[in-house]
Amino acid sequence: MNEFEQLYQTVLERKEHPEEGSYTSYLYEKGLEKILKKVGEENTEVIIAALSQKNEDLINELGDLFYHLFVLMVEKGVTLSEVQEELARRSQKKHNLKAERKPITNY
Ligand SMILES: N=c1c2ncn([C@@H]3O[C@H](COP(=O)(O)OP(=O)(O)OP(=O)(O)O)[C@@H](O)[C@H]3O)c2ncn1[C@@H]1O[C@H](COP(=O)(O)O)[C@@H](O)[C@H]1O
Repeated sequence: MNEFEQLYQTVLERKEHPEEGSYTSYLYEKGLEKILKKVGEENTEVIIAALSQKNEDLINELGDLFYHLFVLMVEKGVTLSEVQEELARRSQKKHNLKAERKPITNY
């Protein structure tokens, strides 16, 4: 099991078995809106870190974002395998850049 799978598993276990003092359990208890708020915040922090800080800070913020995304996935009943399958499906297709659109001449 790699670190991503391990983290997803931990976050899933917190959903099935809430624990005292667990931040993950606290997020589930607060509900979807709180989780979405955290995803939004962490997303913004990733952007700020990418623009203005060292890669060390960016890596730290990416860790926070992945964690909160996994909490969101568990809350919504989305598995890591489902996302992996979607990525595998996409990887079958290469050269995804859309050809330049024709200019609209007929208004
Ligand atoms: N990866 C993380 C992780 N990343 C960030 N955080 C927590 O996310 C919180 C975000 O901090 P903020 O300052 O943004 O938020 P806050 O002010 O503490 O609280 P709120 O704004 O959310 O109310 C901090 O308390 C961090 O500790 C995490 N908490 C848990 N994990 C993983 O989840 C596992 C289980 O943790 P528990 O559920 O706490 O046992 C851990 O072993 C880790 O692997």
